[in-house]
Amino acid sequence: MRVQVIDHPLVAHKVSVLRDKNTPSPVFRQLTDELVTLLAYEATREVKTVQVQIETPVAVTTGIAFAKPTPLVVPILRAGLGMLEGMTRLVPTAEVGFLGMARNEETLDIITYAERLPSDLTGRQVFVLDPMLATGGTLIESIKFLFDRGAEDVTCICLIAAPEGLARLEEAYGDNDKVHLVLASLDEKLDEKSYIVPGLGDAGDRLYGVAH
Ligand SMILES: O=P(O)(O)OC[C@H]1O[C@H](OP(=O)(O)OP(=O)(O)O)[C@H](O)[C@@H]1O
Ligand SMILES: O=c1cc[nH]c(=O)[nH]1
Ligand SMILES: [Mg+2]
Repeated sequence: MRVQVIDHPLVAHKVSVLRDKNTPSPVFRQLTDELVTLLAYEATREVKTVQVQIETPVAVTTGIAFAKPTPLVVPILRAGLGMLEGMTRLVPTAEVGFLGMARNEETLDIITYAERLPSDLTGRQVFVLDPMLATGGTLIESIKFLFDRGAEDVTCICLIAAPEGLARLEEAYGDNDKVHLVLASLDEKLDEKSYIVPGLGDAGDRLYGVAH
């Protein structure tokens, strides 16, 4: 597994504003969208392409197009939805599949309450979007789901991760070079409720309002 923490002042600045508890939902949504576009720049570096011939007003030259089958983008509902538009803006030919997962805040078990994905992902490059990697339970479950369907490789774009979750992911996929993780920040730790410290609170609630 490859892990990249994007060290860039534009990323760090946007994450700082996201963390601020006084940042209202509309600004939080806008920053989430902008951050995805910055992280996607690295996350898509190995997206498969083919050469195509194009004609400029001056000459014939060679360009590239995304290869087929097209990449699949999978936002993990709810919070991952806030990252979807930023990603599809950059990869407009991508298809989108949905996984709805929620962490039971008492037991930390993962409940999969929605799934709308192609049944066969053979040969597909998949980009998973979820702002938070806390205990790692959600991401491990999602990656397993996608490989079980035949995905060729899985790149996860997360905004903030905890070292505990990253360690669990390493345990599960450490020697799998088909898993790639791109982060804006690797934080200090989890608190007693398994929230990321300093983190930004509940990403889904901050994007869309308190669920319960
Ligand atoms: O690494 P984990 O410990 O599994 O936690 C991370 C998950 O928690 C959040 O979702 P949540 O369950 O709050 O659902 P929501 O997006 O609907 O708020 C977050 O968006 C991740 O999916
Ligand atoms: O800090 C956390 C942990 C899990 N889910 C979130 O949204 N935030
Ligand atoms: Mg939540």
